[in-house]
Amino acid sequence: MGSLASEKTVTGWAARDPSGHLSPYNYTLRKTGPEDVVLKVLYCGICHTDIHQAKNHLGASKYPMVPGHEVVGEVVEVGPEVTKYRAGDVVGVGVIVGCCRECHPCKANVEQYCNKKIWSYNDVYTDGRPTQGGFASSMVVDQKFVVKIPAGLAPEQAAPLLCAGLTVYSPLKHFGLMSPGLRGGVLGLGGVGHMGVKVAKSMGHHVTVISSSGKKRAEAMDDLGADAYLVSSDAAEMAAAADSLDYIIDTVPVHHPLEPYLALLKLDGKLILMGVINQPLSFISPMVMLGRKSITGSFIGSMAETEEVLQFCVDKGLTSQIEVVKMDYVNQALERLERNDVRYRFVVDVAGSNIPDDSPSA
Ligand SMILES: NC(=O)C1=CN([C@@H]2O[C@H](COP(=O)(O)OP(=O)(O)OC[C@H]3O[C@@H](n4cnc5c(N)ncnc54)[C@H](OP(=O)(O)O)[C@@H]3O)[C@@H](O)[C@H]2O)C=CC1
Ligand SMILES: O=C/C=C/c1ccc(O)c(O)c1
Ligand SMILES: [Zn+2]
Ligand SMILES: [Zn+2]
Repeated sequence: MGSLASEKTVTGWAARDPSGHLSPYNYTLRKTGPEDVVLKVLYCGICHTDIHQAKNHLGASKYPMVPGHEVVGEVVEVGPEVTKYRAGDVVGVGVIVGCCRECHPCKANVEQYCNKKIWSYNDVYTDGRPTQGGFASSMVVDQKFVVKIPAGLAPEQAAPLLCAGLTVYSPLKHFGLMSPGLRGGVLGLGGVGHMGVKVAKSMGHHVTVISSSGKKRAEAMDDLGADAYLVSSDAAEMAAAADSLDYIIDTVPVHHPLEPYLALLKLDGKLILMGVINQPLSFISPMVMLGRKSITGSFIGSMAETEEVLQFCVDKGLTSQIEVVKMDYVNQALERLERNDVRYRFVVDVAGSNIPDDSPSA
């Protein structure tokens, strides 16, 4: 297929200021470059990062901003040098849409750690335009940052895997934590956390959920298959579980103490930070020395791992637990997500929301 003759106008739902309220916003997509894929957005998951960005929690937000980085779409056009995709394919796009291709992380195929990576929104593309995310009728994305959604995975199901699923899969793989029999903890049972339970259970781990309340106990154990459940404020329960876990995936999106969770780790245990927290976290050094424990972090995963986690979920028959909503519900969904009132990921049915678009065949 050839390139688009002209820029096309699309509609996204954008935040205009740190209130984070989204409303319709028109902008143009770049002309299709040789390696670009034009996609009609079908579904887009809502990640807590979308709140951090829309509300300027990190202090670097630029407006208007169309969030959304768990994007599943249908290919409607490809540039002349695109070899991997053709019109009609169902594909996914995640948190990054560009990298330098020359640095050590890029050459090692962990392009998410490139210092020149380009975020799928709230960033500037190589042509100088702002990047805009998946709460929009269409996107244009370089084929390197597009993955095929495998057969057997419904598009709305695939959406949360592109960030939440990937974010838990990547560190478990990288840190050698895929062996059956490991004892894992998931701190914060939200979008990322519920995928943590499901992915870790599929690897054969014994999984303990550590939550801020008892409200999710029954569903964690009965629906998600967790083996144990701790309420973080229950000192007796927490003390009884001391020195029991090989790792904890910490997804809490706000400032919190680390020591209660370091105490749960065994010798050589790892506390893997996922939450985006713009304030210093603290602990006293014996909490890590006496037990050779590690505090580390992890950022999404590579494009190769994105393909892997999608196939892993197909192979294991693993699904995400989602609430599908229309675009005009997005502000209520963001409010509910912020007040911890979703089980466990909102996915916006973008294509079913009648958003205007003049892209080809969109
Ligand atoms: N490192 C990375 O690559 C990635 C990082 N993130 C970040 O991870 C964090 C979690 O994302 P996500 O799973 O989408 O978020 P969710 O809001 O879906 O889940 C967060 C969970 O943390 C717990 N929690 C504890 N305190 C609070 C609080 N004050 N407000 C809200 N939740 C609280 C809740 O679980 P409970 O009820 O069990 O206490 C809640 O469900 C965010 O900071 C996000 O930006 C997301 C994706 C990738
Ligand atoms: O949801 C995915 C993005 C995570 C993220 C991690 C770290 C950071 O500084 C961000 O701005 C986003
Ligand atoms: Zn995310
Ligand atoms: Zn690079």
